[in-house]
Amino acid sequence: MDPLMPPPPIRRIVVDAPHVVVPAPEPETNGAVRMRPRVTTDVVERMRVEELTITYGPKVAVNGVNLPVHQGEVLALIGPSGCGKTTLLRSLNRLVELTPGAARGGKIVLDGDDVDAIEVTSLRRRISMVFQQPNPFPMSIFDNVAYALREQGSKRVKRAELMAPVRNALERAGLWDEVGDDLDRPALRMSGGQQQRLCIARALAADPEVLLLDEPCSALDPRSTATIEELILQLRESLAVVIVTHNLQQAYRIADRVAFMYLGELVEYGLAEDVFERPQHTRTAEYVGGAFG
Ligand SMILES: Nc1ncnc2c1ncn2[C@@H]1O[C@H](COP(=O)(O)OP(=O)(O)OP(=O)(O)O)[C@@H](O)[C@H]1O
Repeated sequence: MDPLMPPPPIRRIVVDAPHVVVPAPEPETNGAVRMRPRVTTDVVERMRVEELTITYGPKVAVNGVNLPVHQGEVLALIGPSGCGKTTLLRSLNRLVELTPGAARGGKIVLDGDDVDAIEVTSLRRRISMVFQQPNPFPMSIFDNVAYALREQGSKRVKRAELMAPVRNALERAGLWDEVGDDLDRPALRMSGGQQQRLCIARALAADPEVLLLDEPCSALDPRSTATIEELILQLRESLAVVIVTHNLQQAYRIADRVAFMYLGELVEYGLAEDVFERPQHTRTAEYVGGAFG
């Protein structure tokens, strides 16, 4: 049996009105096992969005969202297609501004500072992003990771001097043991899972405070997905991680907190166990129960 997908237990869930107990729809998530549940005691807020609204012309993609992002935790943004997850994620490091017609209202705060007051290149170093499709540069493994360091002002630095930080990033991404003796190999010759971990290493080379992951496993096989999920859990110790995922089992396995969005609005936010097992809103219960996708 696939250890990632044991059969779902039978359960019942309670929705909005406490006296109403409805049978759960076929659960999407209950088969998954929480990989490393965390009991969060001291919470340090790394980021916060306040009354965040993002529009594309007349289209309101994100509508008045308030949400904290905590250090040392994985926050999963979940919700049906088109509910605004990616838009919200891309707003955190101001990438969304690159989309023609996009406009933002509300405030985004990183370590107490309004992100609008932070120089954008430096902001994107502090808040790195990894995308759905692995997108290594067509250069060697070494140069992919060194790229971020060279961009940071080490352009003329010799390879030997970059070796330590490159190695550190590859180790943090769980790749060093696999590629450490072959750093000149073209990155595009790596497997898909390795390429995605290389992209994570590249993101980590800039030593970010927040790591944004937009469906990072959707192009990967189950084994590579499991490797990256374990990696995310290790990384959260030193970072804040925000992940967009369609895969509810994945969110259940790795998220500390979950934000469920629907039609641009934040419907429910809380500890992953609560959102999945004791949702407060009918819409959340339906979604995590697999009634719609
Ligand atoms: N560049 C754009 N121009 C116009 N509308 C857009 C643009 N990008 C996204 N949208 C719209 O904004 C809304 C939110 O999109 P977004 O991609 O953030 O949702 P999502 O929840 O990430 O969806 P998915 O899970 O399918 O990736 C959708 O209605 C989408 O069609």
